[in-house]
Amino acid sequence: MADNTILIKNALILNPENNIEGKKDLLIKNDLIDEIADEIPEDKADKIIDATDKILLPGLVNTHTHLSMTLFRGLADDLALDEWLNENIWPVEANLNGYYCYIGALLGAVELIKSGTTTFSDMYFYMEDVAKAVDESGLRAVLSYGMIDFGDEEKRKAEIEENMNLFKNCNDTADGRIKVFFGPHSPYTASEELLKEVRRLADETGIGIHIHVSETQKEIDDVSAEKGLRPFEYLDSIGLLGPDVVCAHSVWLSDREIEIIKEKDVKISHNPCSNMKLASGIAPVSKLLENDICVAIGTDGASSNNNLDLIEELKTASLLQKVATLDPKVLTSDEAVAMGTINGARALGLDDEIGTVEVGKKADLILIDTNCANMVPDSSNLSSNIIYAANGSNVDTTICNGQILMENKELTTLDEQEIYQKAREAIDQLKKAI
Ligand SMILES: C[C@H]1O[C@@H](n2cnc3c(N)ncnc32)[C@H](O)[C@@H]1O
Ligand SMILES: [Zn+2]
Repeated sequence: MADNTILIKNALILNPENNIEGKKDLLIKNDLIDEIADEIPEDKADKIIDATDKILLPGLVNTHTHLSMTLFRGLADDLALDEWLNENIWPVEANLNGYYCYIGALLGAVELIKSGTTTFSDMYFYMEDVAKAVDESGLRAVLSYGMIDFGDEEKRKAEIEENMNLFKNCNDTADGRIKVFFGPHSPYTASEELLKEVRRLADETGIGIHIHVSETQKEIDDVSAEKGLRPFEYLDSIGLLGPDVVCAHSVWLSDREIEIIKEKDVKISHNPCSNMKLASGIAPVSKLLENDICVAIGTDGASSNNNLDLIEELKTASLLQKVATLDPKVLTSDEAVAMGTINGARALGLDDEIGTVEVGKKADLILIDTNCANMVPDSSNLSSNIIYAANGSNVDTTICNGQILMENKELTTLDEQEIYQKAREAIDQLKKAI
């Protein structure tokens, strides 16, 4: 097969680590970044992208999504988690099928590509249908099946089997862009037996674990009443925690729990918009960062956010920490860029492959247009312009695994109008079924 070669000319590079000063040319060969230099001859590539007036950065990494829930955008607003989930979301989810999850995932994929995310970590249902959407979109993903047993032994076996089948059928598919994790939903929906079995299987297979932990005060109260321990203490006591565990939310943490997270090198996926919208609380992110804990970013589903714009999420994360601590120096724009890129890659165990602009890494790259009203004048501090001034609509070009998924704001792999139409039809049908 002939090489796929793309040359990006004149790009200002924003890297979370090892910053590269000045305008550079970058050559992509097949799925990898092959060369970064002051000038690379045009005859080295089949395709040239002029990045004048554009900032190049690693594709963003969204570490906590429920992509198919993009169908439920605006379905149940202004509620706390308990009422939102029990009385609104779970009844609708009872009517889902593989097709709805596929269309919802495609709709989410359009939004991710358009706003600069190239990798996402998803926990949901009908995940083989989500994998199909990932394959077609060209995105990179970590997929987990949301296991819920509520202590029922039959259900537990079926849930574990479902996640194992996802692993067997989808891990390392889509040219290696899909990895599979275990997705025990939370300590209040997954039994101790299920969590212990997940730990055993994770050790056996080497795959990671994606779970919601310590999202609301109610969860702390319920878990404490049942187990006599706070959620992270409980999960530690049953041996679940380790460097391969990504915990979404992690809002309500005692000092002891922060110590446990640090000792066990657990990764945190911070979801500020969802936490604000459901009035769950404010995660102590600046304290976690002070403790050198790996904090990545996630949007949660579009039904509790209500969009998948990771640049907006990073700005929210930064501003929320400043106002929560009354210290404007916490969660700087540089730290936010790291949260959205390399920390996400580390959380998912993909930091050898993605998360920075570096020769030898996968060509997962985005270009952000600075020639627009909210980006002029160009700040001498690129991260400030990206985090505080930009939003997802400033993303001009998205490349994943060396494949262009969007160029000059035009999608190449997905037909967005057709997807919007099918998504509208799907949610209309679903609402009738409720
Ligand atoms: C995988 C399961 O997780 C649910 N889900 C979606 N968002 C949240 C959240 N913020 N907290 C807990 N569960 C959530 C989905 O609705 C699905 O039932
Ligand atoms: Zn969630």
